[in-house]
Amino acid sequence: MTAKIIDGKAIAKKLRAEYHARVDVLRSRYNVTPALVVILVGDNPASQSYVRGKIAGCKEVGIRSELVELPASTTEEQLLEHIERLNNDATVHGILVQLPLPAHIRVSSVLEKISVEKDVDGFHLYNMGGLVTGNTVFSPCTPYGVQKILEHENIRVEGQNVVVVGASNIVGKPTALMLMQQDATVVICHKKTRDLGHFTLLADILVVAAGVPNLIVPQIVKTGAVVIDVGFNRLPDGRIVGDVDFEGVKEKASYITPVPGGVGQMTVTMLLHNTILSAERAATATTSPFRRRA
Ligand SMILES: Nc1nc2c(c(=O)[nH]1)N[C@@H](CN(C=O)c1ccc(C(=O)N[C@@H](CCC(=O)O)C(=O)O)cc1)CN2
Repeated sequence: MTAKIIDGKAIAKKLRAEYHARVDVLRSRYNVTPALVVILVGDNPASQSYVRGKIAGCKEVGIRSELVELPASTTEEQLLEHIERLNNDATVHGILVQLPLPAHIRVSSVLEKISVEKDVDGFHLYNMGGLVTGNTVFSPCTPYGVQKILEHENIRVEGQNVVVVGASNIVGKPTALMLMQQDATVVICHKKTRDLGHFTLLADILVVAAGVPNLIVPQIVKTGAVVIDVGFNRLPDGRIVGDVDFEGVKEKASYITPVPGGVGQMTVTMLLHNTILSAERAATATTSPFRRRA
């Protein structure tokens, strides 16, 4: 069996065209232009590159974007003041603080400061908690991208055995909860899991977000499984690879996502989606989605 290679770039392109049309409607019907502010603290080259991708994505679909670049010496208090200002700015629909942050800044206090209605990354505790009950204001972008890929390929989730390898707060745990909401039977494996293959061989859908190149080899993949590689590793020679032995596993899986060109393309696309959704809510709602749900 040779897997169908899922083209994340093509799915992202199709979705972005749909999002552009939604931006046009917002502008013509409500005179509203969705706006995203991205805050980058420090000069991590990978973060700079991701932020550039986000700003370019905004431009592509007609979202107004602003980049706030702060030095690595910025204090937590100063960063919280920036967020407070943006929370109170009605022309801003989405606020994103690029991670990781310098070690002297507490990530949790920063993420909790962002207004839930503008938390387009979906990382606020309220949104994280909402994953358990199935009523988030915004879904986190990478897990949402995984869901969209499965939906686009008409891959059934309900009743399927899903194994998620990796238990991070921004990918593994939310992906598991979101697929559980779709009635999958979900197992989460992590770095302390003994005999990984025992679990992965059960997976109809295998989602891997561990940050370990070549962790998933064909011997531990069920024939015909759908393999979604969320891993993103930069090798010493500069190459980018996922967590899956792509060449080996593609001969055993029914579907597989490449790295790059798979899920990574969807992360920014879902951010664009969430920003537009936030602007649509602001333009049409009389009460905030947060208050309505609380
Ligand atoms: N505030 C946030 N910080 C971080 C997030 C996040 O979702 N919100 N996620 C990661 C990094 N990230 C976005 O910020 C990200 C990673 C990878 C890609 C991507 O498009 N990958 C491409 C390849 C890009 C390349 O060649 O360099 C792909 O896989 O095709 C987008 C976004 C940590 N921080």
